Amino acid sequence: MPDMLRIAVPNKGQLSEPAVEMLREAGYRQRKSSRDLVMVDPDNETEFFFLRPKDIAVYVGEGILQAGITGRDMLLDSGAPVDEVLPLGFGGSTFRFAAPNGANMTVADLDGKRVATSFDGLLRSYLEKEGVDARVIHLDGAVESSVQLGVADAVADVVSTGTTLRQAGLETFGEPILVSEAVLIRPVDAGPDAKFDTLLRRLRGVLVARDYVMMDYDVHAERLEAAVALTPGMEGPTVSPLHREGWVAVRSMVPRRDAQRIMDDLWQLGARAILVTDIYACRL
Ligand SMILES: Nc1ncnc2c1ncn2[C@@H]1O[C@H](COP(=O)(O)OP(=O)(O)OP(=O)(O)O)[C@@H](O)[C@H]1O
Ligand SMILES: O=P(O)(O)OC[C@H]1O[C@H](OP(=O)(O)OP(=O)(O)O)[C@H](O)[C@@H]1O
Ligand SMILES: [Mg+2]
Repeated sequence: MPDMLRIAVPNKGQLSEPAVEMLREAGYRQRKSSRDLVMVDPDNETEFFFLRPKDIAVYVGEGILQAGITGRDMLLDSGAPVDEVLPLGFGGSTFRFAAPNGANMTVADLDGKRVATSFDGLLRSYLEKEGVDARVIHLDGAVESSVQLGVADAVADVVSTGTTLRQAGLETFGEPILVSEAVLIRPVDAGPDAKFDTLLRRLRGVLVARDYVMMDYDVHAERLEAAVALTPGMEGPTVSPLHREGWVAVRSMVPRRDAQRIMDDLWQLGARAILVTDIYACRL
């Protein structure tokens, strides 16, 4: 068996499904059951290990596994010697302080108070940086309940929609401690690794295929410069002759979220036969 690339993937929680879906889109074989702990993909010379998201940076930091997908918050909390190589665009959250509604707390007010969290490392280093001497109460989850139950005066927790905080009668205060999302990581001292580079190129390709669409249109050559300014593409658009005097065909990648506006603007400019298609996969 050749040397395998060993990748850590969250086995459950908020990041698990989107991580597995992204790897599937990147052409890797995926596990059959959510109980599988290991999966071998011989075609890609890759082995997947399904681990608790909080443990992933630890395995990768020890150099046992060559790559992993975890949250930026978890990776910084662990203090493990890993590099964030690529943000993956899912699992977005902020890590914030919260206290009872109307308490109007500030970070400085936390001095001498109890703050509950599952992310002790992140919280301690922030408190230290701010010069605040608070007592950190470690809880594994459902941290929002700790204030009501009298275990803490405030929390530092993951906020996504804010629903959980609201339901617990809490409001955020202070600046976000961290803005997080899922990230691809590798050990800090990792040397050259062709299989890792392939994984990275594939994941970048998935991100581009998600965020961009292919736009085709016909335009009179006199308007070409103005049209190209609207659709500059990645490395300049492809311009081909049309079997129609004075007209050209243009093909360019554009951000998906801007596609409708760009189509309107191109139409105003006199472009016609404006088509948008999904990008199935790409390498840039
Ligand atoms: N509601 C959410 N929406 C988006 N991302 C989230 C949400 N909650 C947590 N995350 C992110 O998902 C990652 C993992 O959190 P998750 O809650 O899945 O793990 P966990 O708390 O260790 O597991 P469990 O909840 O099973 O105990 C973190 O990086 C976190 O920022
Ligand atoms: O802002 P919201 O959209 O409400 O999401 C944030 C909540 O989601 C996560 O909890 P999870 O479901 O992972 O439970 P846990 O606290 O047990 O980890 C996180 O820890 C927050 O509690
Ligand atoms: Mg959780």
